[in-house]
Amino acid sequence: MTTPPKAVICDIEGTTSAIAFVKEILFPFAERALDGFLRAHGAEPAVVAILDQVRALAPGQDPAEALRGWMARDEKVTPLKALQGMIWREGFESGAIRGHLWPDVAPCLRAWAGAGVTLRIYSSGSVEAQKLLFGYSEAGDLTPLLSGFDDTRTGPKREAASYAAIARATGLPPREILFLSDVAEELDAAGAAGMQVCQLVRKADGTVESGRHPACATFPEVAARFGLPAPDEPRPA
Ligand SMILES: CSCCC(=O)C(=O)COP(=O)(O)O
Ligand SMILES: [Mg+2]
Repeated sequence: MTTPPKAVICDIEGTTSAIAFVKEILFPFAERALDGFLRAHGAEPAVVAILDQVRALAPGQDPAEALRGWMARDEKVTPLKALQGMIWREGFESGAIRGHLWPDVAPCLRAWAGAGVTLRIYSSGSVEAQKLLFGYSEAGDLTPLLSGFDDTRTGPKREAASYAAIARATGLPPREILFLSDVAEELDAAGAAGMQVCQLVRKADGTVESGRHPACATFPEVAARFGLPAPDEPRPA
């Protein structure tokens, strides 16, 4: 018999947020702004360090071309993700982009955090980008609800060791942590580390249910299935 989780770790793309938002808004924004960003900021130490990482991973290639290739193939390469986060900052801070969240997400995050459940994010998007998405989300600034953020610098999302590291950071045994993702291989890895897992199968994203894990279509379904608090019902006027 499993106990209700004391912590919930959320993936972003396909779980809290639409795949179309990432692919049709965020990625094209970064691609359009890449050359201008490198011209304006290419000599800054943080950007120089990222470009050095790009050169190390794509020796002999022009770094901008390597970045474009990774973007085109949606490769979750750490220096690309770090640079995208820096580029998106301007879009979020200017109001050109707002972080998409499925409407069922924010009410549950509020209810869970309000009941003392620890909430964290684990995404291939950089920690900087995660904070922007939740800080400038369609549901307002949700960062005060979140206790921690992890990206591929913690480790690859399909390796159990990454989830073991996140459990250590959370200070809870893995069995008291629930990981939510749309990607079955990520859930396999979290399950191998001892976490409870649930696949988000969002119809609008076209996610295919793996059959290997419990599956839910929305966060309130997750709450009902795993014994987490349900969001407040809207009060009649
Ligand atoms: C603001 S997070 C941007 C999303 C992103 O870049 C990405 O690669 C999403 O991957 P996920 O691990 O959340 O599925
Ligand atoms: Mg995902």
